[in-house]
Amino acid sequence: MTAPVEILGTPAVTASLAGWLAGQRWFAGESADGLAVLDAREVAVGQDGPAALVLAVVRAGAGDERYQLLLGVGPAGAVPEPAAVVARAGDTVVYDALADPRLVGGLVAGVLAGAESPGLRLVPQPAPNAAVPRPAAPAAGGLPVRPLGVEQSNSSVVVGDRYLLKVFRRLVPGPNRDLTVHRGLAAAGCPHVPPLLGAVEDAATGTTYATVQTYLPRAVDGWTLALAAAGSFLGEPAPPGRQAQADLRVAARTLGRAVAVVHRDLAATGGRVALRRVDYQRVAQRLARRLDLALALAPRLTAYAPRLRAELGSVATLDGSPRRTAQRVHGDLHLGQTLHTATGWLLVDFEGEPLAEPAERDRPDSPLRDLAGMLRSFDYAAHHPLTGAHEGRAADDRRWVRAARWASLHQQAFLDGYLAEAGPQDAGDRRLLHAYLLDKAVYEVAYETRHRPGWAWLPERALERLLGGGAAERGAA
Ligand SMILES: Nc1ncnc2c1ncn2[C@@H]1O[C@H](COP(=O)(O)OP(=O)(O)O)[C@@H](O)[C@H]1O
Ligand SMILES: O=P(O)(O)O[C@H]1O[C@H](CO)[C@@H](O[C@H]2O[C@H](CO)[C@@H](O)[C@H](O)[C@H]2O)[C@H](O)[C@H]1O
Repeated sequence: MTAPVEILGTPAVTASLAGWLAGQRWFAGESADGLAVLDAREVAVGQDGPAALVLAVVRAGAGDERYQLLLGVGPAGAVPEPAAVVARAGDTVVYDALADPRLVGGLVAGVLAGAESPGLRLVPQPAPNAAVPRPAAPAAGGLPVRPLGVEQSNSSVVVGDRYLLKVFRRLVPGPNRDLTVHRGLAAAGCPHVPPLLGAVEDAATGTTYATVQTYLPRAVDGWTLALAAAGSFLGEPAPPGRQAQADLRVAARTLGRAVAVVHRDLAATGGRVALRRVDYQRVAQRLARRLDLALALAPRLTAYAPRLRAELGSVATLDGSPRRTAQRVHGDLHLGQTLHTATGWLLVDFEGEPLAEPAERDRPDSPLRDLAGMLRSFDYAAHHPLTGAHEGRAADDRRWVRAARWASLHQQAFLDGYLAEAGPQDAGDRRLLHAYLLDKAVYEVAYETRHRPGWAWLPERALERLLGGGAAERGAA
């Protein structure tokens, strides 16, 4: 039989891989035609079985974009479900390995045990970062596997309701920021991230292919909670099986405290430097560059450009103050990146903004950037129930007023919690926060225009309010 990795290089299989890739949510290109398999290796999954686990790196899309495919290669009888089939080559079938409990369980067990696999490093995390006992390695193939089932840029599967295997799809050479930041926080003993259990890395380049963490089956993400609460405040019926609690201010306050603690722990691992006058000039230049990028993606922003340039440019005139610093931050903080658990809030996904270049994502920044992300997210949750009603409604419609009220109450509670932990703000902090709010709303218009055009109205309305003065965000800030 042809070796599993060689099968991927055959033209018919490559064409099928391209067709499959183009249909995946995490594929950013228009078409995957011309896909090239750059690397493919068999991963040792600990025991013999009918199919091999193959980790392939392919190039596809307009630029030099690289994606990871995790594939099962074996006889037709090995395929766990017909929908998982990606390609056929004679009697051999290539399928999505994430649908195969034996392959996924074997990989997770290999990571937990630090198993050998040529060309790869399966690295267990030295000690879990929370008081959670290290789980026993699963019997390979013994644990059921299911996709996490949320809209994502990567692919996460839940293994036996105990482990979360997160497979990075769009590969950047070298360690992935999600892993390095999570590792730093785990080492610092941060109580506000899920316990990290290990990772799959390239032995030669250090490129991160996947992480394993403890899965928290009873956690609810902050976006789900906030949507239900805002909907209830706006008079909508509760989602099935859920009690509608409109007032989340206590939880918003504890979330603010948790973010402040994560910022403190990030500073403990990566350092913190005071911003000087010259740094503000650089910040203003960076904000202007980000505006240019967003304008190229979303021409609807053009009408706001002159006012935005003036407001963002004014950051350059801020004076240095030892209290305003730059450090490692989350970089893409919003309610969807938070998990509410019985013991408190956790933050996840430290990859940074998907639209930003990798080098840009890792640059030290003001913690106010994360605050702006979260304040914007409360505004999103508040206004989301008005989707479909945003056109042709009078600005003083009662529901719009209530949405703005829900947003500002929760933004204020979040900010109060943050400042109770991190210390109060001065006028300079508030000006910088306002610039980051504008920057985030601009990013969101670009992001939505590209991925969810039906939502672009939401950040655009916020932008109008932020530029016009009496915005909910401004009230809170
Ligand atoms: N350890 C965990 N336990 C339970 N749910 C989690 C865990 N980690 C992440 N999640 C959920 O999975 C979602 C996607 O995870 P994330 O790391 O943000 O993936 P992506 O980078 O693909 O967006 C999160 O929004 C959160 O709701
Ligand atoms: O979670 P990701 O890293 O993929 O982040 C991207 O997608 C987010 C959308 O899921 C986007 O967040 C925007 O929508 C959220 C609601 O779905 C809202 O809570 C955020 O405030 C809003 O910015 C995020 O900006 C983008 O980088």
